[in-house]
Amino acid sequence: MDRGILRIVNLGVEVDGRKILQNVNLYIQRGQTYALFGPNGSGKSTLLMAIAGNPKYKIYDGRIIFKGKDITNMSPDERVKMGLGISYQNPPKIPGVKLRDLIKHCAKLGGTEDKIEEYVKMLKMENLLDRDLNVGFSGGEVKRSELLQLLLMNPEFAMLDEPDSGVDLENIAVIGKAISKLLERDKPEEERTKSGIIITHTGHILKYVDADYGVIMYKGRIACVGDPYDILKTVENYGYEECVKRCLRTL
Ligand SMILES: Nc1ncnc2c1ncn2[C@@H]1O[C@H](COP(=O)(O)OP(=O)(O)OP(=O)(O)O)[C@@H](O)[C@H]1O
Repeated sequence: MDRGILRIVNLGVEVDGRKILQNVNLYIQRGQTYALFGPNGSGKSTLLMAIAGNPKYKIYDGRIIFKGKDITNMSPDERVKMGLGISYQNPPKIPGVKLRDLIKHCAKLGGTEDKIEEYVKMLKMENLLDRDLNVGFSGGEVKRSELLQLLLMNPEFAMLDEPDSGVDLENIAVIGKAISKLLERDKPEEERTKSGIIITHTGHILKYVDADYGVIMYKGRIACVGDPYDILKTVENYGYEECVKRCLRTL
């Protein structure tokens, strides 16, 4: 049985007339979690934005297939309804919108109204609920707020853009456990219904979320797919360029 949930075929993406991604191919099966690595500016966030359907990220080539359906030209709302969810690296500050009201809306979309209290407690968000969204939030608080919204939206395919950057060691454990829950990492692969992509520079989050595969984005292309922990070690020891060379040699 084909367990494919997301298939990206020859994808090319441009932003403000500049080609950022070329010929990106990726096939992710239901139940799998991918770690996405790559140097600054290599196109990682661009890929997630294109999958989410942000209109600023124009697809000039290729297709995105989600759950067997071509979503290349679908609106972001339609994609969310189909089960795609994203947590942003730098979400906007929205004065006048209370986190409490936003998460109620997320829970309604995800059918998780009965989980609000549990997740708020798990992510230690009690004191932030009556604050304006992201206004004056610390870096770590922004990450926990993004994750809370995503958990409540309960997407089948979750995309997390650097959930561990700027987060203290204690809170990385909190965030890691929440992501593991979101991606059902405690279940055997064949029983999982959730899948996702996590962008990480340091790999700290992978101590708590055992990703199945690692992918390197390099100069706007997917340059390597392999064991995420091996990739991290090679990058740490030899840098991205050498890691990509070694990976291409073994293909
Ligand atoms: N509006 C824009 N106009 C021109 N170039 C842009 C625009 N937005 C993004 N870019 C460029 O696209 C490239 C890819 O950016 P992207 O944010 O996808 O990289 P990234 O791999 O996520 O980087 P980081 O690790 O630093 O977050 C960068 O060189 C960036 O400067």
